[in-house]
Parts: sequence; C-alpha cells; structure tokens
Amino acid sequence: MIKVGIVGGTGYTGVELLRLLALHDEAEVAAITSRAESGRRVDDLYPNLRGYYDLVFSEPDVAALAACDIVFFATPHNVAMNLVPELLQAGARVIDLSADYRIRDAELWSRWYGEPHASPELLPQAVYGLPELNREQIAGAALVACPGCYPTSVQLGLIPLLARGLVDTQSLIASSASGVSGAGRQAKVDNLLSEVADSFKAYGVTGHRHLPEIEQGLADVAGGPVQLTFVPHLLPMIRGIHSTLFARLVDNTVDLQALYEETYGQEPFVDVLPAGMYPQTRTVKGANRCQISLQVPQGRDTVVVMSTIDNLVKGASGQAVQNMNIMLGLEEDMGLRQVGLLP
Ligand SMILES: NC(=O)C1=CN([C@@H]2O[C@H](COP(=O)(O)OP(=O)(O)OC[C@H]3O[C@@H](n4cnc5c(N)ncnc54)[C@H](OP(=O)(O)O)[C@@H]3O)[C@@H](O)[C@H]2O)C=CC1
Ligand SMILES: CC(=O)N[C@@H](CCC(=O)OP(=O)(O)O)C(=O)O
Repeated sequence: MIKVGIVGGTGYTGVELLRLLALHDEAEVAAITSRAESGRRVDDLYPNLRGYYDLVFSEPDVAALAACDIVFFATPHNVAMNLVPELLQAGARVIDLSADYRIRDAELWSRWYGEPHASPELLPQAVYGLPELNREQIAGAALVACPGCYPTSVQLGLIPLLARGLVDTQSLIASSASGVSGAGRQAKVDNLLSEVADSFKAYGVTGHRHLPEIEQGLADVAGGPVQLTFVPHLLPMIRGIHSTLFARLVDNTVDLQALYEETYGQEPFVDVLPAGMYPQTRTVKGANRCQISLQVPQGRDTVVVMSTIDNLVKGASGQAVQNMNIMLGLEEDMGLRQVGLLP
C-alpha cells in the first residue's frame, strides 16, 4: 500500500481527501495533522468516517510525514512552502492543494499573496497539476501544485478555444460563482448562514489572487500573454462552482461543439454536454467531474462557455487524488468513481 500523509486534515479539503481515500484500493493514510485537534480521533470529529480509519490527528511532524510516500498539503497558503523542501529531501513526493507553488514567478506570487516566497528555488520543478494539460509532467513530478478551484473551472472551459487560436486573447471574461465551502472551514462572519443565505454578491472585482494563476495557465496554452476580466461571486450553497466564460471569436468557421468533444473525448473527468444542454453544479456535486457546454448566442461573434465543478472535488481533493494516481502510475480514476449527487 502507498503511505499517505495529510497536513491540514480537519479542513474541508482535508476531510474530502479522507472521504475519497477511504475507498482507494492502493493508498493508506498513515499520518494526519491538525494543531487544534491534536490527540483527537479522526472519526470522532468526522463520524462519517467511522469504520474507515483508525487514526488520530497529531501536530505536524516532519519525520512522520517524511516516512510517507505521498504528502498532501491541505493547508492555507504560506504553510507548504516552509515544509516542502525538507520533505522532498527526505524522498517524499508532495501534492500541494494550496497556492504556494502554482505561480512560477516568485515576485508575482509575493505581490498577490503578501509575503516573500519561502522556497522559490523549488518553483521551477513544481508541476501545475491540471492533468488535462500536464499529464506527462505530473507522472514524473516530485512536487505537484494543484490548481485553485476557480482556475480549474475557467481553464478547462477556455483551453480548447485558446489552443486553436479561435478567440481574442485580450478580452476574455470569466464570471464565476462559488459555494461557501470554497472559503474553507475557518469561522468568518462573512460566511455565516445569516450573511450568505438568500443573497448573491460579487467580490474581489479589483483583483482576486486567482487571476494571475488563471492568466499564467491560459497564456501557456495560447502561446502568449492573455488578458482576463475575472469576477468571482458567492452563492448561497455549500459546494459547487459555475463559471460563465465569454470570448470574442476571431474565427467563426470552426464547429465549436465538435472541437470541445474532440479535445475532451478521451478525458475521464471532463464531460462536454450535448449542444443545448446546460451544466449545473448539482450534477457534479461529490464527483471528480467538470461538465461543460457552449453556445454562440444569435450566431454573433461571442462564444459563451459554461463550466461547472464541485470545488472540493475536481476543484481540490479529487484533482489531488487524480494527480496522485498519475504520479504513481495507478488507474487514473482509482478512488474517484463517484457519480454526482442528485438532487
Ligand atoms: N475549499 C476549497 O474549495 C478549496 C481550497 N483550496 C485550498 O486548499 C487549502 C485548504 O483549504 P480548506 O480545506 O478549505 O482550508 P480549511 O481552512 O478548511 O482547513 C485548513 C487546514 O489547515 C490546517 N492549518 C492551518 N494553518 C496551519 C499551519 N500554519 N500549519 C499546519 N496546518 C495548518 C488546519 O488545521 P489546524 O489549524 O488545526 O492545524 C486545517 O486542517 C487552502 O490553501 C485552500 O486555498 C483549493 C481549492 C479549493
Ligand atoms: C468562496 C471563496 O471564498 N472562495 C475562495 C477561493 C477558493 C480557494 O480555496 O482558493 P485556492 O483554490 O486558491 O486555494 C476565495 O475567493 O478566496
């Protein structure tokens, strides 16, 4: 069995990793950390896991983590970048769900995240963990930076258009909406039921930290700089992201439905819906799946792409397990064969 360590096991992505790994044939969680819950049984805090784990949370301990084959970081940014150098040196492979290694330029990273990067020397070897783009590099990586939740939905939605040079790269727009679990489990007044329920609002319009990450990924695909207007919104629900993406066509001779079906035809976790069908967050809830559909309204020159994921699964822990499977040469869908929860 593959020995897995999880740093940050009490958060929403940590417990989602535990849910998925409970049904994984080849992985066994050997170490799990929480500073606040150290000494407490995992299935005491999370009774849905009773019968699956005989584990106790402990303080982060580099020696115990270094004894694992794979270490997941399900921690806020600024944590992994301090511990990863030692773990890599000890021979562990790391899958970071936080933003610490997603942006290649350390100076750009520190401008958006507000402090210097603690291990910039590792940025060149970190592989951006979007399997649909980087499957081969992920397979050989020691350090994988899992994409953010919004970036996953936006990039998967726009990649086919940019790869073929079909749209203006300087006027891309992403209007995205997320459920509240995207903000994590930490208590915040803004995320109280009475603040969020029965309401809908935009935030981060002047600049959200996912913007440089998305632009970096899209620029790689387009082969040159792109400009994106990214507006996130908070939805009064728990899980799910819906991104509505707008791009101006510079070539409208291509059958876009066929292009998307061809691009993602062999992808196990991207589902291009038939023309006329709309993706919904509830049909991907609990599943490691991105559902996409597209339209060119009135046959004009703007293509509208709709892309939905569960932020905790394809947007975080599911994608992290997918990356682990690729790194270990396992079946890519091992532990990820869930169907979306409906209703
Ligand atoms: N929620 C989502 O939808 C998504 C989240 N992500 C990213 O994944 C990461 C985890 O997110 P999420 O699970 O929502 O976060 P949570 O706030 O829910 O959980 C954070 C976890 O990290 C631990 N932690 C916090 N600070 C430290 C520290 N200094 N050292 C060690 N452990 C620490 C906490 O436990 P304790 O404090 O007890 O140690 C807790 O278990 C974040 O970087 C987030 O941005 C990415 C995609 C989607
Ligand atoms: C709803 C909500 O608050 N979402 C979070 C982003 C989600 C997230 O986890 O950010 P990373 O993927 O970069 O780690 C936010 O906007 O800050």
